Amino acid sequence: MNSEEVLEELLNVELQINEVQAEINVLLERQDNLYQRKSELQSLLELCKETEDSVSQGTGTSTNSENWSGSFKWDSEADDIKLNIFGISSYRANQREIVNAVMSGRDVLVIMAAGGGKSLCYQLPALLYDGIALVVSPLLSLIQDQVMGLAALGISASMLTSATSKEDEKFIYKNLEKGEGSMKILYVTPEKISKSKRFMSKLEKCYHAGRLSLIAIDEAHCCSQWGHDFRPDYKNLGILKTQFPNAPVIALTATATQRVQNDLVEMLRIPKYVKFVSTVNRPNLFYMVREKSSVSKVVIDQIAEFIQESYPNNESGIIYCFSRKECEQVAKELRVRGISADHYHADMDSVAREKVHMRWSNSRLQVIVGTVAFGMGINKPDVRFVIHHSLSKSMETYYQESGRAGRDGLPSECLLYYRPGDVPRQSSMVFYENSGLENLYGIVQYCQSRRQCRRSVFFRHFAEPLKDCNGMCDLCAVASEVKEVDVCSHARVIISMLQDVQKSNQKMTMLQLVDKLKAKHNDLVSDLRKEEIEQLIVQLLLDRVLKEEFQHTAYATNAYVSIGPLARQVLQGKKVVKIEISGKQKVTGVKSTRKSAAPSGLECKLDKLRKELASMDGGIFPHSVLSTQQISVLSAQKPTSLDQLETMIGKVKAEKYGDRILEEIDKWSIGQNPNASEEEQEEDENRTPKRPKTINTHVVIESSDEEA
Ligand SMILES: Nc1ncnc2c1ncn2[C@@H]1O[C@H](COP(=O)(O)OP(=O)(O)OP(=O)(O)O)[C@@H](O)[C@H]1O
Ligand SMILES: [Mg+2]
Repeated sequence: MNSEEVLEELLNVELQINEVQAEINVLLERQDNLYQRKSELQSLLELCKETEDSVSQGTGTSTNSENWSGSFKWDSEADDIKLNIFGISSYRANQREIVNAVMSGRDVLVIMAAGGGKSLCYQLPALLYDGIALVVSPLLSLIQDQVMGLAALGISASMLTSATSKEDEKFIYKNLEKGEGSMKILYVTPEKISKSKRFMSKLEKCYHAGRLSLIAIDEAHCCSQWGHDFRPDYKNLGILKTQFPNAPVIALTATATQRVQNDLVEMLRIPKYVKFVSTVNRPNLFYMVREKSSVSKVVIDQIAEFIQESYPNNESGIIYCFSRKECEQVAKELRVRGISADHYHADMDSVAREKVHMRWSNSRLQVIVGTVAFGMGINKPDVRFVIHHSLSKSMETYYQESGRAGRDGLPSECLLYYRPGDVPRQSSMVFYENSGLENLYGIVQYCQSRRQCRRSVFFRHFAEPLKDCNGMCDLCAVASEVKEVDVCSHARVIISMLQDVQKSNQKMTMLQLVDKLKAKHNDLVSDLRKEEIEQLIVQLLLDRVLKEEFQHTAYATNAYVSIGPLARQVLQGKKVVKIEISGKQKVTGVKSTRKSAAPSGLECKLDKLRKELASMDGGIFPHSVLSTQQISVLSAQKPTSLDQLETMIGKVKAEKYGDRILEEIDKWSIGQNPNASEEEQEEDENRTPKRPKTINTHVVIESSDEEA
């Protein structure tokens, strides 16, 4: 061998070592994820055993043997506050048990889906206890919404943030230090705890005087860097338990992975916590994935048609887009099509952003078109649809984002537009994140699936026993012919093409690969549409037969497709690759019309009235006056006296708005039947059927997890 040959072989060996190292890295990452999954499955197994042993409570589970559903001495006072102050007639799953655990002085971890009603779990004990409850919440906008909502209920709540005036600060400090004033709940950002010594010293005085009733940490997943919204200042909140050991801590989050839970109880220093886990299931949400056209105008036309057909009464919605530019374009195109829409992203100044958010929160703007920047601060309960114009970056993010629909428990829809061609766009953004690609491929698998119930993917992801979907996803509601196509021969051709490319030191993007396949092997792929070839390549990525590689240019990061760790197995015939292709759709058992149940005349009137009352009441949110659910109840039951009204919306609201509400109902009833005598009207009312809740094509079982 001459030196040139040796050098060539040396380079070749080095190349192979690098390849092996890359495969080892992939395998190590996979092993890490499998260990993680193993621990989740072990917890799941225990949970399943508990459920089988019938120790579960409603749809949620408390991982402790104490009976939190029994009777407690504060029961009747709690019931009174719940109805007459909060206007809530019955507890949702786990709420009562959590209140009881907090009232018993225990540290509590609450994992409850978005919109599940976590706020009540600390606000109710805050009113039951003497003294002041401290609530840590990550965002100013969330805090402002909460304080405003509480003020509308006549509850004295304050906030201490960077935006608090000197005068308000003085009032708050007086309350803390001297117990002067009526403040019951104090909201702060985590920065106050970690950065303001003055605040901490006042809080210590409050605690030592026995006036710090409880500490609530809302959005507690922000403590963990494995969570999707890690906030460094949340890491310092452990100081609260150290300084105030006797004040019960209640940590609340909608995110349920085991890793995040472990992290946050450690950081908050609450080892003896009682855990309440409610299901991640959102039975009122209908999940669907639609094929996304490569022509952007077609996608916008479809979205506009969906909104106009299904939500003609200006019902609120969110559209998530990939980029800021896309947000602006989509919002503009929707406006051209007559839909009231505006964009929201991080490039806008905060005043403009807040303005859009407020118009939407007050239901003066129907659709907000946002990037992920439109996130945690969304408190609007009556969002009827969340559309993803592009993929989310993980199942978890998708769960969070789509979960902003239907927080009031009423039927709502989550629609995702998927096209395999969007995968490289998203992967080039996330590949450098911890498990970024792994997470992305999770949601891609959700989209590529043509058989598996969409809901079951969520259950699996959050390590929860499967539950019935009740036909509330596209794959369960509509049976379509799904063909499973063996694509091993396609895979072998693709691998050999990529081997050639690699030999000549070239790289190939997914789109280039599709074009080349069509040009050189049309006989092989002639039975597949372009989108299906893309789907095939993405499936090979998911199956690790191929892998993505990334390279930076001056302007962007490009994603290329190359040979993955399991390619050899396909070449050797040891691994079979299949894709699922949809045939014709058959509608089964559900109506094929896509019309939402129009609100009744009285519901429209009450909706208008709540907006009017809200603006008269210092510009609070209309849903703080009456929730959509309360409007449904009122128009079904049509109360005729303040006493009746009180049983439906509670004393505080009845006293504040009762006369106007009754007047409106009365006016409407007379308008409906002007000639009827009072008795006849009464009879008629008794006959009025409750409007069934329908969601476009399906009848929905309302709030199956409500306690009686
Ligand atoms: N028992 C109940 N009955 C009826 N409505 C309720 C009940 N509990 C809470 N709600 C309502 O449900 C909506 C969502 O409640 P809340 O804001 O507490 O949700 P959350 O669990 O904190 O959700 P997120 O994770 O999105 O912050 C609110 O409008 C609230 O008034
Ligand atoms: Mg909340």
